[in-house]
Amino acid sequence: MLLPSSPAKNGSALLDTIQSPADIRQRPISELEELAAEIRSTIIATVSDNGGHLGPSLGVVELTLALHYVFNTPYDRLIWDVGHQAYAHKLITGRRDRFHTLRQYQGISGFPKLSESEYDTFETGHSSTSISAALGMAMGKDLKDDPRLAIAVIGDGSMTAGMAFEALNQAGHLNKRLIVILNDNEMSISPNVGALSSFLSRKLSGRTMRRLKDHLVERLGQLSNVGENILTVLKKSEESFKSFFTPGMLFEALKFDYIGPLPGHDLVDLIDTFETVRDTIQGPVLIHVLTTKGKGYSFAEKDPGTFHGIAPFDVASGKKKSNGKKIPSYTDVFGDTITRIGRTNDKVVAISAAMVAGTGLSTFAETFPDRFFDVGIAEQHALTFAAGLAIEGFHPVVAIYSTFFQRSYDQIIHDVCIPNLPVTLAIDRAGVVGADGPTHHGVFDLSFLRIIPNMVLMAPKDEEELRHMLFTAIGHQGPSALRYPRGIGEQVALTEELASLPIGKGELLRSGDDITLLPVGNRVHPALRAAAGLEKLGIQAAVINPRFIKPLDKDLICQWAERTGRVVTIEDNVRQGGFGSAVLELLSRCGLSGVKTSLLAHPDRFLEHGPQKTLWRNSSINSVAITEAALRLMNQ
Ligand SMILES: Cc1ncc(C[n+]2csc(CCOP(=O)(O)OP(=O)(O)O)c2C)c(N)n1
Ligand SMILES: CC(=O)[C@@H](O)[C@H](O)COP(=O)(O)O
Ligand SMILES: [Mg+2]
Repeated sequence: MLLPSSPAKNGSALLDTIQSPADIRQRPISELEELAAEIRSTIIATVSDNGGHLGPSLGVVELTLALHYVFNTPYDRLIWDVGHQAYAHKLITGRRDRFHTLRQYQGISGFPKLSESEYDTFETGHSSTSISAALGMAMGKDLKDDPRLAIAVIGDGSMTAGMAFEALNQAGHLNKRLIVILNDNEMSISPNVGALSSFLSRKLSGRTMRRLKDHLVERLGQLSNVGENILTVLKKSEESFKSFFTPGMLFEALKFDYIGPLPGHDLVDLIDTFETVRDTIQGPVLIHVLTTKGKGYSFAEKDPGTFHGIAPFDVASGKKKSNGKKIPSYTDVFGDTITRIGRTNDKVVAISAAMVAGTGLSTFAETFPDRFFDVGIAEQHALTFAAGLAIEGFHPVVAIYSTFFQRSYDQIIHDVCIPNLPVTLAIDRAGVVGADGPTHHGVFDLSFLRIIPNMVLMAPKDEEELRHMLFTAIGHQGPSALRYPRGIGEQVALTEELASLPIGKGELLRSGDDITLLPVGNRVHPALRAAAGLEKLGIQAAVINPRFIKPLDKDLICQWAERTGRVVTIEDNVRQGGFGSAVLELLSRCGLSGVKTSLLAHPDRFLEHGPQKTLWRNSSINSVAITEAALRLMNQ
C-alpha cells in the first residue's frame, strides 16, 4: 500500500510548540526536517477531511520554513502568489489550533487573509499579483524610509501571466530591493505550458538548439581571441551548449540578479542562500527554486493535477471520499457537448487559460488537438487570441471561470464586442463557488456583461438547457456568453438532438395570476419548488425562465408582470446591476413602473467561503426565501 512517504515520527509534537516563526528561529536547522514532516502529516490529514489545495502546499513546506527562518516576518513582507500554497505558512503563524477549520464555513480561509493574521500581508486567490504587490510595498517602504524587505513567492504557472512580467519590467527599471522566489515545479494545475516553461527547464527544442549552436559557434569562430577549447566543447555537446542558455538570462535581461536553480526541499541550501541574499543583495533578485508538487504524499506526487485541489479523500488509498455514483456536473455536460459539436463543425475551436480539466475541456483537447489551445494563465490574451481566430472564420469557445473572466473585461469589450465577433464565452463557476470564497465567487458576470452592446447573454436552468444554449451560441454570428454554476446539475434527462433556441425568447414554465417569479439560471428549479409550495397556500405563481438575460424577452416578461402586478426576480449574482436591475429597466420601458417588485440576489458585500447551499440561504435566494419574498409581496 502506498502511504505518505515521510510520516512524522511524533504526530505533531514539535509543530504544537510553534506559535510563530520566532519559535522556529530558536531551533537548530537539524530539527526543521522533523517539523517539515509534522507539517506535511497535518496538512494531509486536514485536507483529506476538508478538501483543499494539497499538492501546492505540500510542495513548499521546506521553502516556507526557510523563508520564515531567515526573514524577519511579519516585519518583512512575505507575499504568496495565488495563496493556495500557504497552508504550511498558516500552520506556523498562529493558526495551528484553527487549522482543522480550513475552508469550512466560518473557519479559516484557504487563502491568505489580512483579517486572519498579520503574517498574511496581501489577499490573494487570483494568480500573478505577488510581484506587483511586493514592488508596491518595496516602493512604499522606501518612501517611508523603512528598511523592511518585500518577498514575493510565485509559481512557474503564475509566472506565465502578463501581469507578472509587467511587474518584473518595472522592478528592473526601478532597481529597488525586492526578492522574488520562483517556485518551479513544472506544473500549473496541469503540466505547465508555453515557451517560458520550456525555457525554465531548458527543454529547448532540438531545432532551436541546433540553430542557436551553429550561430554561436560561427560567431565565436570569427573572434580571434576565443580559445579552441570553448569552440570544441560547444561543437561536441548539446548539453554543454545548453548551459550557456540558463533560465537566468531571461531575468538578468530584466535587470534582476538571478540565483539558482536551487533544490527546493534542501533546508540547509535554502537557508544558506536566503541568508546570503538577505545580507548582500541590494537590488531586485530572483531566486529560482525547484520543488516537487505534492512532495511527501506519493499519490499527490504521482498525480499532481488531481491533487492540486481535491475534495475529501482517503489518505491510505488516495481515493476521493464520494458516496455513490458519479453525477455529471455542468462542466462535464459542457465538455461532452462541445466535443460533440466539434465533430460536425470544424470551425469550432476551444480555448482554456490553464484550466483544461476544471473547465471540462480535456476530451475536446484530446479529440481535436489542433483546435484546442491552452494559453496558460493569460485570460486577457485568451480573449484577444480568440478575436484573431474569429477574424479568420473560426468560432472560438473560451471556457474560463466567471471570476477569472474579470481579468479580460477590456478584451471582451474592445476586441470581441465592438467588432461584433463570433466568440462564445463559456462561463463556468458562475454564482457562489463554495470553499474558495470571495476571491473565487462568480457573482458579478451578469452585471458586467449585460451592459455591453452586441453581447448575447444566457443562463441555463439545467444541464440539458446548457447543451442547447451552447449550440445556439456557436450558431450565433456575434459575441455570446453562457454562464453556469459549479457542481452537479438538476439530473434531468439529456435529449439526443441539439436545438437552436430563439435568441431573446424566454419560456413560461408555469401559469398563475397572483405573482410572477422570474428566476435566472440555477435559480429556476428553486423557484419552481417555491411556486409548488405557494400553490398549497392558495397562491398561484407564474414562473418564467427568461433564458436570455440580454436581450430580455420583453413581450413575455411585461405581459406577465402586467397580468400579475407582482414580480420577484431571483439570481445567483449581486443585486447591483444584475438581472433584477435589467427587469426593472424593462418594466420602466414598458410603462409598468407601478408593478410591485422584489429583487432577490447577493448583497453588496463580498461573500465569505462556505457551502453553496449555506450561501444561497444567507443571501435569501433559495426556495424558502423565494416563498417568503412572494408572501411578503402578496401582503403589500
Ligand atoms: C487569474 C487566475 N487564473 C487562473 C487561476 C487558477 N489557478 C489557480 S492555481 C493555478 C496554477 C498555478 O500554478 P503555479 O503558479 O505554478 O502554482 P502551483 O500550483 O504549481 O504551486 C491556476 C491556473 C487563478 N487562481 N488565477
Ligand atoms: C486556486 C485556484 O484558483 C484553483 O485551484 C481553484 O481553486 C479551482 O477551483 P475548482 O475546484 O472549482 O476547480
Ligand atoms: Mg507550478
